[in-house]
Amino acid sequence: MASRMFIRSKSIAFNTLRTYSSSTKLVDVSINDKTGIATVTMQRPPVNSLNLELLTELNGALQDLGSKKIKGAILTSSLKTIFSAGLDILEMYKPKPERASAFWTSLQDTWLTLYSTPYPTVAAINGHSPAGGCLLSLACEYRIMVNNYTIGLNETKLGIVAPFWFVASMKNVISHRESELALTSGRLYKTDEALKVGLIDETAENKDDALAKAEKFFARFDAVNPIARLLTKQELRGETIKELEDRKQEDLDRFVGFLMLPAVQKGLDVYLQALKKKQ
Ligand SMILES: CCCCCCCCCCC/C=C/C(=O)SCCNC(=O)CCNC(=O)[C@H](O)C(C)(C)COP(=O)(O)OP(=O)(O)OC[C@H]1O[C@@H](n2cnc3c(N)ncnc32)[C@H](O)[C@@H]1OP(=O)(O)O
Repeated sequence: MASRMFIRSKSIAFNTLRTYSSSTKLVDVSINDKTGIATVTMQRPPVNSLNLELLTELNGALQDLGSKKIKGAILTSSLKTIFSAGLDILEMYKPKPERASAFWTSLQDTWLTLYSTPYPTVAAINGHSPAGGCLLSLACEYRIMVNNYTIGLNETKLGIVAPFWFVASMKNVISHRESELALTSGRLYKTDEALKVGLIDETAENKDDALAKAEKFFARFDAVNPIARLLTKQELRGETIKELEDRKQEDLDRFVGFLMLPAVQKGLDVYLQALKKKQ
């Protein structure tokens, strides 16, 4: 029965593991035919920073999964210590306006896709997850994070401002008060601190442990009507989704306009230099 549920690529038709697999340069997708769970792996070394190409491939992969009957999808990273370093700062530093527009639109679209998937989603956060990395995790339905890493919306530390839908993503998960304290100070939480405030749902010893725990999360829905589950998700997330859909152009204009400010470019310059000096 399970084997009929998934489309397999020709190249793996004789694979005894009966696993769907599709890999682009920056995103790998595999579906375990036995469990029905898809694993979407970001693979852009050294830090999985989210540039236009990675976001475009990620959005495409998440959309493709919508047409397959999967039990759920796990978003994770191929890197040993980093889930995602967030937006690629080089996309924002001295940008060409057309590239900056395409980049921001791809981020908006990826978030909209991930926030509204018909299938359940888990972020298996197997490394640091600042800013845009945190945003992707927040768009999933459940977050499991490996111990001793950091997560949060630290935009103010870069002299930039988290847009309203980043803030809403946070406020839909942790309290308004905690969001205010965290966002204004650009706080990055350690794994155990993130658990305490509810920013993540579970901790894990390592990536394998996180993946095993994700499987258990999906099992919660075994006895739940999938349509009822999806309609409930839409009810809970619909308002936030609609707000970005309605204000997409305004949000894009603000982003591009913001990047053109000399003070913002100066802030990014200082931050980039500090990152490089770290070594
Ligand atoms: C009024 C309202 C108006 C609203 C307008 C909108 C405003 C704009 C909103 C934009 C929102 C932005 C969201 C973001 O995601 S910004 C990115 C934030 N990310 C970070 O702060 C993370 C920075 N990186 C790190 O802290 C560390 O690199 C990390 C802990 C992730 C890993 O540490 P590690 O020691 O393992 O690795 P290195 O630091 O040595 O890094 C290796 C190389 O990678 C480069 N790097 C790191 N992060 C980034 C990045 N995000 N983008 C680009 N490049 C990155 C780093 O410089 C090293 O490069 P080199 O090898 O060349 O030195």
